Amino acid sequence: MAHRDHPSAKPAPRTLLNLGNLPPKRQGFGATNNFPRTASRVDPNNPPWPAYRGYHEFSFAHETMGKRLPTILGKAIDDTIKTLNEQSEEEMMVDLNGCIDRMHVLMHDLQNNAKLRPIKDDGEGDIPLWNRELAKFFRESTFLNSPWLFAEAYKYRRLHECFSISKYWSTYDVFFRQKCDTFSRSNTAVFELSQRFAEPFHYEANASEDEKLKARELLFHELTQVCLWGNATDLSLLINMTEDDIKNLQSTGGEHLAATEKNILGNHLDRLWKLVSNMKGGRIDFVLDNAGFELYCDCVYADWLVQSGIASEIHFHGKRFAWFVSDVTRKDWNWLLNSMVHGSLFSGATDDQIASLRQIGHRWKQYEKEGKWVYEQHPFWCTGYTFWSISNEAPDLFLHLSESDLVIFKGDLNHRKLTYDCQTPSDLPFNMAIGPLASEDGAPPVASLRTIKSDVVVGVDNEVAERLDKEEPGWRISGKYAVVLLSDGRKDVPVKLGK
Ligand SMILES: O=P(O)(O)OC[C@H]1O[C@](O)(CO)[C@@H](O)[C@@H]1O
Repeated sequence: MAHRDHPSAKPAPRTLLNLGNLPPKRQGFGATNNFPRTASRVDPNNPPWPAYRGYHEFSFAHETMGKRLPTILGKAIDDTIKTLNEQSEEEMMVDLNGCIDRMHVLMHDLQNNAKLRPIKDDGEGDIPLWNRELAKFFRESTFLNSPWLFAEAYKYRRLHECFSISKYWSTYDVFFRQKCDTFSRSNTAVFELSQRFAEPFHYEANASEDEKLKARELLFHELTQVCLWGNATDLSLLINMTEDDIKNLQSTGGEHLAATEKNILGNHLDRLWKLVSNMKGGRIDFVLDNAGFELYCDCVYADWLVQSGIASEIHFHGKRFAWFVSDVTRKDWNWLLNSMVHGSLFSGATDDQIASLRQIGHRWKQYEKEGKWVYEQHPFWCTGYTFWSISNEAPDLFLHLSESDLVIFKGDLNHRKLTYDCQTPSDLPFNMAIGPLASEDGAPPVASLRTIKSDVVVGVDNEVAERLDKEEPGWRISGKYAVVLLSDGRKDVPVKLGK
């Protein structure tokens, strides 16, 4: 038995050890060195690297949560009031006023940094995904202290709830007017493309096989860029832009494209071509970003991929409801194709321009009828989960994507979701940044076409990022720079779910 009073129980006098062969003492075991977190410690509130959160004044998260989101919500209220003033039926007006009241409550919660409450059951398929995530990871969290990506997505889901629990207005889209307007104001770029691509694609007469291959490669490079820079027009960022600013962003001329290739800071275009040029009648998926002009550019690109024989099936993935202002919904998809064929959007256009738009629109509608183009809207795309969680939270979607030969993710928000939107080193290789979507058995090849509009940057040399941080402090949000990044995936290994 131990005797605490016995002299031998007294602490020993200090013993000095003379140890010359131990490894040197190191520093940096504090919080900042806990990253990247090991996979088992990653969850939506604890990304692999430190998250951007709304209270981080140094980040775009702060500006967005504090200023941009309230402005966007204010405009959504104005839009709804405009609709209210166009109504005549009492029941519908009372019902719409209920939606407006709920938007005011949301504005109050946003501006007072309220806790994130569960989403009300409105019968949508995503409710269990949202409320399970909120309960598991965000029980005491607020708009400002949860990771920016989650808080921002939550705000758009709450906005949807303002309408989805109403009787008459459950599918109302507060951003629809804006989305239509920007496309109608994009006439120059719209016709530039329709007049070039309305006629089916063909090679120069007498071209040799080598010349045909070269022509295809060059066209692929330019059209990939058209598709990439089509993303530069994002309505949520255009609050203060003039029409000329918009036209500059949308310029699709060859010279402009050559100059802008310099601005692709992480550039896997050659690798992408290598993958695509080996496809014959393959399947390509687009995880869409913005409606209107960007969607139109995506379709021009997809049209060529079909005509060139590279793909025989294209799947377009959109959102089930209004999302991050300008994201594509089924209504936006139908609106674009039908307005091109039957609409009268461009009053000053020549007959020739209108005819070119109709011709190209007819072809796209025909692709849809024949099942060459398929529009889809899985509920997972409108959750707060990042794409690291697809195989766990939406195994059906992962399985579906794993059958694709290439999944192209468009835009900034998809890039944030691919990379977990955290403070990664800028030279982190893309396939490491996207985690399971690159490393899981059966993962498809994944490309990100993104103009850089928020803080997270991967796949870019550290020296480049450091120089820009010094010389152009706004480079991470300006949309002037871009990345085209590819992960090869593991399609050769069969998918294993439910491990
Ligand atoms: O339309 P994109 O390219 O996804 O960009 C959306 C913008 O809005 C954000 O979600 C910020 O609110 C960022 O991802 C980006 O700045």
